Amino acid sequence: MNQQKIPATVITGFLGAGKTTMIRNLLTNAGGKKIALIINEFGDLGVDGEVLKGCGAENCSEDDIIELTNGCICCTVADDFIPTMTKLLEREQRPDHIVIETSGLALPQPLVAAFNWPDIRTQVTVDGVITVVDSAAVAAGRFADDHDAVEAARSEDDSLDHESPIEELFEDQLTCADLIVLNKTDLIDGDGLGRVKSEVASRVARKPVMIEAMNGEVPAGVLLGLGIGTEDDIANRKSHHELEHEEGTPHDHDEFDSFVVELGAVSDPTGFVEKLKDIIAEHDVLRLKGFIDVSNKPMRLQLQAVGSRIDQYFDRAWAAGEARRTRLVVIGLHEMNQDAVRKAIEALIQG
Ligand SMILES: Nc1nc2c(ncn2[C@@H]2O[C@H](COP(=O)(O)OP(=O)(O)OP(=O)(O)O)[C@@H](O)[C@H]2O)c(=O)[nH]1
Repeated sequence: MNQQKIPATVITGFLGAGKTTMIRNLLTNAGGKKIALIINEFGDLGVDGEVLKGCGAENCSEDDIIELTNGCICCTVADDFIPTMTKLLEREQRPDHIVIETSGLALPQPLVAAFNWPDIRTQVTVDGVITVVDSAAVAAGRFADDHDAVEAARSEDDSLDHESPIEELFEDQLTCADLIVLNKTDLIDGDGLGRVKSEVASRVARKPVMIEAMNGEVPAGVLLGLGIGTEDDIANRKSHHELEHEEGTPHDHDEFDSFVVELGAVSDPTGFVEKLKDIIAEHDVLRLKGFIDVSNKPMRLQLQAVGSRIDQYFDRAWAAGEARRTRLVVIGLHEMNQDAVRKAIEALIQG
């Protein structure tokens, strides 16, 4: 094949770090590059796809946005990701660049490794892995469990699970990075940023470049064109799981669950959101996102919660003939009581 390999940028980062926001920004300042976007969502409500399709960037039409919603990319590489890539590469008009947004709960390593598949390797190369970090969450200590305390507790109680899947996932995503974007710096001060930098640096043995950002505003020239060829270096970026199970035992995805709640119209969105905060806190919901049908409003309200922080804005008018409804995807640890969360949310619009 004498065509040049198409560069593919993998964008990873924990739930709600700001990946979609950064990509939306990228699409609007990519300077005429034709970009194809592959989005791997956790849960079956294509919120990120909807948000990105709504941005109307000329260099990335709706056809160029492909959603993989069949679960974790690392388990569906062969059935889902590879055929999707193959189809994309067979298109008459091939993209100049491919951007892949991984689910906030995915390990990037198996995805990068998939670029070594024979048919893919000859046509595409990983330009770089970009890991987006929620600096505010890290500054608040959400990924900074006290190892000594955990170890002490563990030595006293053999039944205690010492592994924190969230913390490991965070480290695995950092370990794979060529570039780390410390996002949401508007929410922390200089001291906080200093702590975040040392916290992140302490969790990755390699020394990827770190940059700071607000609202994912990073010039396209910084994000695209790293030219790393990360697939050739994947052996140096093993995840915790790969290190523990060099034989490649499939890992357990039961650690996280997601489900969708569908509701009718909401008449008091402010009150609804306030009460949602309580539900999120009470049930340790990690991420909640979706759209709300607000009674008597022509616009659709987009809702984004990361921990207890909730953002909301009217993103577009409901289309003619579109069924108006409230749909929310809820993501939490497997232990989360789905039934209770569902009932509590449903109760918000009854009575
Ligand atoms: N204050 C602040 N909020 C931000 C920033 N970047 C993103 N957000 C908000 O954080 C929320 C989550 O952002 P997303 O871009 O959806 O995050 P994501 O990483 O794509 O989330 P998942 O797809 O669930 O993993 C949204 O409400 C964003 O508006 C930032 O720099 N500062």
